Amino acid sequence: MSVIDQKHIRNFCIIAHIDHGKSTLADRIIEETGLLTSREMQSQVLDNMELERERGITIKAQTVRTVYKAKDGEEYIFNLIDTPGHVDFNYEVSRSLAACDGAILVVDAAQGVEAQTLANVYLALDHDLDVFPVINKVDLPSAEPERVIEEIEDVIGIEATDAPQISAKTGLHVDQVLEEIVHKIPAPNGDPQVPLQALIFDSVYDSYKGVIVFCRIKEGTVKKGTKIQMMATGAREEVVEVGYFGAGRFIPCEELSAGMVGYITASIKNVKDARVGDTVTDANRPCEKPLPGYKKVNPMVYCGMYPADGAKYPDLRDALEKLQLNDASLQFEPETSIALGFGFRCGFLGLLHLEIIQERLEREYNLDLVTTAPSVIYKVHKTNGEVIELTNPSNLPEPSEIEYMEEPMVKAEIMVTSEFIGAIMDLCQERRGEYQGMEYIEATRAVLHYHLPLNEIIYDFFDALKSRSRGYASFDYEMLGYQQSSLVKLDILVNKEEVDALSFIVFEGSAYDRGRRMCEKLKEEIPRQLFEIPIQAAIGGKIIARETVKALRKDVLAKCYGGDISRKRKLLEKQKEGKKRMRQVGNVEIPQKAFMSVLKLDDK
Ligand SMILES: Nc1nc2c(ncn2[C@@H]2O[C@H](COP(=O)(O)OP(=O)(O)OP(=O)(O)O)[C@@H](O)[C@H]2O)c(=O)[nH]1
Repeated sequence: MSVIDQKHIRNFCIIAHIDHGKSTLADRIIEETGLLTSREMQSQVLDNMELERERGITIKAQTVRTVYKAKDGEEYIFNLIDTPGHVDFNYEVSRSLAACDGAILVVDAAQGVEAQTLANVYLALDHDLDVFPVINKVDLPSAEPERVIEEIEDVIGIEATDAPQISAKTGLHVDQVLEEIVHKIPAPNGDPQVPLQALIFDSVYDSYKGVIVFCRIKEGTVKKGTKIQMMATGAREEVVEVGYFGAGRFIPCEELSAGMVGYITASIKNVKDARVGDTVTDANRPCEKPLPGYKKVNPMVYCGMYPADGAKYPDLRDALEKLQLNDASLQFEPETSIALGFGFRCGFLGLLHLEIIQERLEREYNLDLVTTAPSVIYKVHKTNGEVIELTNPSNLPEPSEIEYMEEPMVKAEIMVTSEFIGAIMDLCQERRGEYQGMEYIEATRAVLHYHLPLNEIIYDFFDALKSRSRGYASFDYEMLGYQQSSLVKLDILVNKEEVDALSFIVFEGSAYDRGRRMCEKLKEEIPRQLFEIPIQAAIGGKIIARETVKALRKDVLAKCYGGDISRKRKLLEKQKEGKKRMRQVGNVEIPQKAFMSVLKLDDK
């Protein structure tokens, strides 16, 4: 197969606010384009494809190559690179963008520009991408394409008058988008003859092929047998196969050269060796310096994960190890809790990442988990000069050993219609936000700028924002750094015993209020037993709040008057079901939900 010339390649991504139709448009583009160029159809590529089909590899790749026959009669290769759409994965988004030459901006004709529309466009412009807008969902009765076009021009400042007005759902005018990709996204450049320089924008682990590295070749050429080196991690391997991903399968090809996007396999054992953002070069003929911007991503949110059934501890470890093969940003280390036994302290990029991993562990690995409330990383400056990064509240040193503490802050942008500005400012105030300013982007919409502690955001901030704006506010944030703050550890005692897994760090000023609400919440969650159970909140041994779970008088079966046996059995079954998710602490049983109570203190 001969090398495809750069003039006929387009590397791009689709950016959008959540739900504006990114995935639907991607599916349409794939549907309306072909798999192979006419030249490839005649070559041996097809045989290779058959092979792949038999092996049945079903990895969802982050990039898809399709072939489009344009109105000018030429065939173009489209490499559509997927970008994760959530702030948790900000760094991955930025690496995916760095692999593209242009971006399609999808804006919902009924919703208009939203916080992540702006954030994504700025990120794309930072990477020097050519961005062209597409107005989607024009089939909706509430669509206002003209207003949205004006908004894009006023707010973002990019030309939108001629933007295709499409419905990704019905397929209306998607053909215009295909032509715009050819004309508005620049062809790649780079020299296939110089030393190899390729950017890794994704990597996945496959038990058959090992690690599959997705990359954009910036300079040079790579083929089977090339000895490659990852510049940041230092890993070296010989290339086993190169190719691209099309129509749901891997299609091997002879070589990948400057301007192309594709995959490399090289019997790499762990995705940690091929990290997103790293540069691949030729070990025998290395490039001078790596591509800019490699950054090791660090978890921002930690929580404890324990098997509901203590005997499943080894299963949980195996499952975490397997997930980590595909997800280098997941971290975990063993920890023990007096209340929960053996488990792991796990680190995540954010709450969404945590939820995804938790769900996968439960669904794919069939594990029942008890998860403790998430915590951010606090910096504890000790009196002896030592600084520790605290990921587990239970490990907080004695107050006498602490000089001061720092907590992570974020820079948030909240976009909201004017009628809700007051309500949202109140919310930010309650969450210790520092007001930075506001600007109107239209007569009725504004962007609020705040600095907020990360720890106030991980607790249901998003839900509170939506409910206080009736769904009209949208939100985006990035890390700002650390700031000194008065923080204390709030301990919870159940039946006079401290439950380490329920401790959390809280701002001193909110400690009393949080402690009281936590006790109230736990009172609802902990089932009555045959004796009275006091629930107390304490700071440094001093009790600040108390509630009591009253003793149970009758047992569950008492209601059944001895008669209906099937009803009796049902009740017992129900009790058993409930038991699985319980944790025995001293002589009190605490349900799994209680460990997450701290996250739900604000919903009233
Ligand atoms: N009426 C209408 N609905 C659409 C159109 N395009 C997408 N949708 C719907 O909008 C919803 C969101 O579409 P997605 O394609 O999943 O949006 P997305 O931007 O990929 O969302 P995330 O994956 O959450 O980032 C889905 O229910 C789609 O069916 C359209 O042109 N018209």
